[in-house]
Amino acid sequence: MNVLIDGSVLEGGGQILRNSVSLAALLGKHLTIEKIRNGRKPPGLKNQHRTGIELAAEIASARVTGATNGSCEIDFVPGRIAGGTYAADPVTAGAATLLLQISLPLLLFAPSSAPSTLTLKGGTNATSAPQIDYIQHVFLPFAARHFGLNVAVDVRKRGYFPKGGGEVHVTVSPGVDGAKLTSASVLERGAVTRIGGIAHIAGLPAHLGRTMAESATKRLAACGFGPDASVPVPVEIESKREKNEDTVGAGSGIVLWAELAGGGMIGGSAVGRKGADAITVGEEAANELIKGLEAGGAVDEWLEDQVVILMALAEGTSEIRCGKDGLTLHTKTAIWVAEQLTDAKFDITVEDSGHTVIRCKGIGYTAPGDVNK
Ligand SMILES: Nc1ncnc2c1ncn2[C@@H]1O[C@H](COP(=O)(O)OP(=O)(O)OP(=O)(O)O)[C@@H](O)[C@H]1O
Repeated sequence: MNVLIDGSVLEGGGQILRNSVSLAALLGKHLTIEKIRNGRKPPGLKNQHRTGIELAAEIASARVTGATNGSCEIDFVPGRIAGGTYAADPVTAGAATLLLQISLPLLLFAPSSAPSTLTLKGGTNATSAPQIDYIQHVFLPFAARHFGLNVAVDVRKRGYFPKGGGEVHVTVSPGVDGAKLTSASVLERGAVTRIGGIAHIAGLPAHLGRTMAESATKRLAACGFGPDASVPVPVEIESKREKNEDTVGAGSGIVLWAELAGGGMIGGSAVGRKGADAITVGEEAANELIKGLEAGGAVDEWLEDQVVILMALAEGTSEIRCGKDGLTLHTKTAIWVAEQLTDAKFDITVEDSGHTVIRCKGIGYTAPGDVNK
């Protein structure tokens, strides 16, 4: 019997699709998704979503119908997952990081002891998606530390809106002999031990990168975070201009991250665009980081939804302290999807302090036997 997912539920965006396809592929479940991206205008698949489904289908030897641009319904019948060398290209500036979001869970459990490699093209630093630097410096360090992921990312070319053309190489080492993801326990926030960052720029003058970094540093200091501020913490924001041959179009952006003594991570970012000067972009990223720190959780609002699928797959009970702003709609949606497709049990508690703790008894997913042995 197939699992039917209503893509209009809660957030009603692309994440429902990515999480359901990943879980269906891992669990070998025949999946039908209807009303895809009903919460977006226009609804249906865009390049990025279609390319992600095609990539997942290739990795999982799936039979797919309905995966065309604009389609609001797909049928996904997974076969056997195989590790290996894969590539995906949305051709547009569609986010390469969202191609990673759909394919990473599959490759983590590929039944092979050899690492898999992914070459993902498209936008590396787009809006409404994690920037690749966020994946490198926030999501992956957190996922490695708490869930045991072993993934390396190499940004070969940056791709910005509207041209795209970025290229990212990802190496995913699956757990040895069917190893499971470990459960995460991140209940204490602890002090901020360091703030790091990268201001990236391509096809534009290098001083704009330095301006973004300086403006973010100033804003953080004004809000009490810096070597001489009321919260004494090192702030190290690198400014990096890509070589002209390493980029297709022009663009810029900044990603900041705060490392927390309790093992948590808080990110804040902004993407450069017409009409926003470098000072404003730097300040926007700093403001987002400060907002995340003030919420008082061990994860920021984005990491919160991105780790839900890992909590569902991990062995044992994960518990993660989130901020005081309540769970995001993306997080509630990710939990809903995980509950539809797996037997993971979630429990959400709002503490007296106002913080929300997500607890999840994961299914302890394990890869099928190594076909190469
Ligand atoms: N600024 C950001 N920093 C880090 N992650 C982000 C940021 N903005 C969005 N994300 C992440 O990107 C994902 C976006 O999911 P969403 O459902 O909105 O998907 P989408 O494919 O962009 O679709 P749609 O076009 O339907 O919105 C979420 O996992 C969210 O956490």
